[in-house]
Amino acid sequence: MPNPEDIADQLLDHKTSLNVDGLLDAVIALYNDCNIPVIKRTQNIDAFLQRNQSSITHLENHRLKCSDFDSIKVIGRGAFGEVRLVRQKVSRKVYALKLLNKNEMLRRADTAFFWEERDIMAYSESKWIVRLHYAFQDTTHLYMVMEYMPGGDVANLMLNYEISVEWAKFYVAELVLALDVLHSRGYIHRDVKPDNILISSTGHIKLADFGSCVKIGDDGFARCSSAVGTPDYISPEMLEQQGTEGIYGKELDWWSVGILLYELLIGDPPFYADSIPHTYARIMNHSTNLFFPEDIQVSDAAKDLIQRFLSDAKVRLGRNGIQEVKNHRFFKNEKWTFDNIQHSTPPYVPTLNGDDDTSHFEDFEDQTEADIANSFSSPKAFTGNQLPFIGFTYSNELGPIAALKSTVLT
Ligand SMILES: CN(C)[C@H]1CCc2nc(NC(=O)c3cccc([C@H]4CCCN4C(=O)Nc4cccc(C#N)c4)c3)sc2C1
Repeated sequence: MPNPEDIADQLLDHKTSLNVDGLLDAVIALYNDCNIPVIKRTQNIDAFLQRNQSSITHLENHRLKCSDFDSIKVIGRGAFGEVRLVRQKVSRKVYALKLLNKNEMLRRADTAFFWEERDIMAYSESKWIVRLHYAFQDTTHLYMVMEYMPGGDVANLMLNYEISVEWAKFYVAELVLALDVLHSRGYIHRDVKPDNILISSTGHIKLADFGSCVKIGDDGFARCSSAVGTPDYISPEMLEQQGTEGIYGKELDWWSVGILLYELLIGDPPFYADSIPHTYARIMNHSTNLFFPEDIQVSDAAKDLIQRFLSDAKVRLGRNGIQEVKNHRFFKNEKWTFDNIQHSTPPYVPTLNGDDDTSHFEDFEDQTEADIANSFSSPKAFTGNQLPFIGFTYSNELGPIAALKSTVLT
């Protein structure tokens, strides 16, 4: 007879697929995948729907849902969805709510990339990584309720401010520490760029947007054939291994740090070109394509660090661990060290008027309900469209079940 506590622990442990949220996802997914006119004609299915309708409706009304939040403003947009600043009606707290459109993901058969993002933000417990408070879903979207970063992203900062060497030094140093945490959790980011570095209300940064992350194997390598990332920031080894069974290490992210440092100091990424294939050609020939403009003053230390990041993976700085990066003379300064930078005063602290100030984000027009427009007409058979998303729901608060456990087991 299994120890009752083991089962109760599993039901409550949001790291197992057996937990309560995962089981409720499964029941609701089955119900919604059966709830289409064509297959209701099957007696067993219609009876199943009739018998469970009220409890499913009750569940959907009592689990976290979109209408629990007031939408304030769209603050970001990505390939499969957008991010909105929202306020939770009951708690009055503001969050960044990321929506991913299930129909888009199903249409492109791209229904697995969000697991790393969910797990990294839910379990990293690091001040360098944007935190996930809840994840929930309905028949059309996945939702991630994340901490709001009112300072906006570094891309927006670069648009509005001339970045000094001191600022660049500070942001790159914090980025180095953030990547070290992500790497030590066993992930490669693969899409490090200014848009994915967010600024908190105190001016410190956090990493965001982990959709392109990949797990590092025990041998220290990640295997993934699809080249992901943003053209200007893609590393040469990612381009070389395009389409093959790519093998990369953590040094892939250090390349992007070199690109970022160059762009912060110079204003444009080093291998920018008028077309993507031309940019890729310049990246592939980086050793003869890296130039520093004559008219922009860049210290020798900065040039040296950039060159050490923008080199072949085999000799790239950071390949032998983070210490060789921290020791580089570019980071020498009087204000902070890598050990105390999180407690130092950042060079730029955003001015904010209220907890819902979105002035540090650019404006996005409200997407017409195009989502509904491209939603599928109801399928002609059981398609299992909800199955890929079972187990996504997450909440780190001790839900009602945990309360039950504490009474039952005390
Ligand atoms: C090809 N396959 C394999 C996959 C490769 C990885 C991947 N990532 C996707 N990602 C998206 O579709 C998506 C949706 C909304 C926002 C964002 C980001 C990009 C713009 C801002 N953003 C974001 O996450 N912002 C964010 C995050 C956390 C806190 C705050 C705040 N405040 C803001 C991305 S779709 C997709 C396909």
